[in-house]
Amino acid sequence: MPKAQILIEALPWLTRHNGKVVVVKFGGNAMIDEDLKAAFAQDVVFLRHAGLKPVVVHGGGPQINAQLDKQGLISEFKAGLRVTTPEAMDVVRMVLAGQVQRELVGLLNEHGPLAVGMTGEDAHTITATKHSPQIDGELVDIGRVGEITEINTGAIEALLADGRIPVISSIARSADDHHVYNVNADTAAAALAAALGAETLMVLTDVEGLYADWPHSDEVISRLTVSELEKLLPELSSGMVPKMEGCLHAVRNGVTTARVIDGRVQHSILLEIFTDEGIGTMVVPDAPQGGAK
Ligand SMILES: Nc1ncnc2c1ncn2[C@@H]1O[C@H](COP(=O)(O)OP(=O)(O)O)[C@@H](O)[C@H]1O
Ligand SMILES: CC(=O)N[C@@H](CCC(=O)OP(=O)(O)O)C(=O)O
Repeated sequence: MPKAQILIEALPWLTRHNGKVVVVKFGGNAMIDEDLKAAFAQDVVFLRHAGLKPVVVHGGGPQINAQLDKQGLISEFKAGLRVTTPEAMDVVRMVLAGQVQRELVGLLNEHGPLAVGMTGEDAHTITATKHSPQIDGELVDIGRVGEITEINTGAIEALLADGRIPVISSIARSADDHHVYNVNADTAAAALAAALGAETLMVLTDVEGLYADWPHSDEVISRLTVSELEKLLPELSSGMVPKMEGCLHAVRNGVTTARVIDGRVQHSILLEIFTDEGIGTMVVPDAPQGGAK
């Protein structure tokens, strides 16, 4: 009976999410443990077989750092973004598209012919121009870091229609020259979720969710509206900035809920989608939308 109860608890969520696009961002920090990676692949395949349309967008910050170190190149972040020289861009592209994405595709495809890897360069999926962030009021040159100007969802939609699971690396084609741009993976996932009209954006990371008073307390904010989030944004730091900006962008542009969840908890995706006990932080639109979990 307990097993049947667990299955039946999922029924309303199965009904609600049937046929919906879910963009799952898998962060480099949650990707270090082999068991977690395998559980992540199981969850995504489970979503697919349960009638959802998962799209995976992956990061790989720690993996890029390791490769830059090996090649004796310096890793530096400004405004939360990697300063990307042309040499570093080659490494970013090689690690994301050639290593991390291949590994995820391999893990997913242990369950069947499902995953297809691509980068934002493919079929003009993500187009960007040079991004120069403002630091202390000054525009700063951080090299080949892109600001997304256009998303073309055609290739992803074709894969979804064919029953596949797209696995996308956060690299963009350039709108203004013949090179490519490095895009933060949270930002890319949010932009794709909005453009795809996804129901859910789920950002897996290495903390329980958004802490109300980080680093002083580990109290997690479980639910907040876009207006509440907007007020909070200037107080946020480091890795949480692109994540929460991404959640804001996604929900402002039609995604029903954006969630930041703990990628260190095995099967956190399933718990979040199919059980009554949502975990982590959920961002919802201002006007209550009946039924968002
Ligand atoms: N308010 C906050 N709540 C939670 N984490 C925060 C907060 N502010 C900053 N952080 C930091 O953000 C990190 C997550 O971002 P990041 O390291 O970029 O992860 P990922 O590799 O998953 O993208 C956390 O490990 C934590 O150190
Ligand atoms: C511009 C920029 O900073 N790009 C990121 C892309 C990878 C990423 O975002 O990885 P995580 O999700 O693991 O942090 C980088 O070079 O590290």
